[in-house]
Amino acid sequence: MASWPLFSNSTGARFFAAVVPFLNCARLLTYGLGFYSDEALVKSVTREGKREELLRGPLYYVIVLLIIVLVFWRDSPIGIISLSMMSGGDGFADIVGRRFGSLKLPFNDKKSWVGSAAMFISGFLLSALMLSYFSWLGYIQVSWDQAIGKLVLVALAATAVECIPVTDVVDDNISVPLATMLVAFLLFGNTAN
Ligand SMILES: C/C(=C\COP(=O)(O)O)CCC[C@H](C)CCC[C@H](C)CCCC(C)C
Ligand SMILES: Nc1ccn([C@@H]2O[C@H](COP(=O)(O)OP(=O)(O)O)[C@@H](O)[C@H]2O)c(=O)n1
Repeated sequence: MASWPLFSNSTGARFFAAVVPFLNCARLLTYGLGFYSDEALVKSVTREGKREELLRGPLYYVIVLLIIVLVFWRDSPIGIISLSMMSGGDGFADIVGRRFGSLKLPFNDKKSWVGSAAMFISGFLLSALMLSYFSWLGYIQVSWDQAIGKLVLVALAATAVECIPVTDVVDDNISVPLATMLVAFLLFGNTAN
């Protein structure tokens, strides 16, 4: 996301930026379906070392990234916030929760209070940072007197979705960005005011 300003202002720039996520989709499908093998890839992005895992979390992650680049790109807060919540929020929830998450949530013994707090704080901070970044470069306009409160609500919604026990039904690499897109659209529309 931070590299998006490096692309030109042409209408096709987003498609050029989508090349890397697209190629990674193809890579994950190729190796996940077993057409070829890449033990290093499997070891680096899976938990149990099974190639089939490539077709779940990692593939959903890269598909969501591809969609965000193509649909929202750098001139909409919705994609910026959604990607921040998925990469920063959900990512830190995992890292912090695994290490410090001894006190589990009463309704989901696979998630913890600390992990959810990490999700909220890191998702909010990264979203604010990236909105500042793209605002500073002139891609979006942000009215911070309203945006902060809206970002708190978006982060709360993303955190709530991440901690509910639906991972067995829908991966949080899908549910978190989708929920974020909906709430960010309702609160920000396609501008960041
Ligand atoms: C490990 C990943 C997701 C797992 O999520 P979860 O199940 O733990 O919630 C991410 C998989 C990443 C993928 C293999 C490679 C993605 C590369 C990306 C499209 C572009 C990276 C550009 C680079 C930083 C220059
Ligand atoms: N809200 C959260 C999220 C994750 N975690 C911890 O992080 C681990 C991975 O969480 P996850 O299954 O949501 O992982 P991702 O697929 O989101 O990366 C969980 O098994 C918990 O140990 C947590 O404690 N609290």
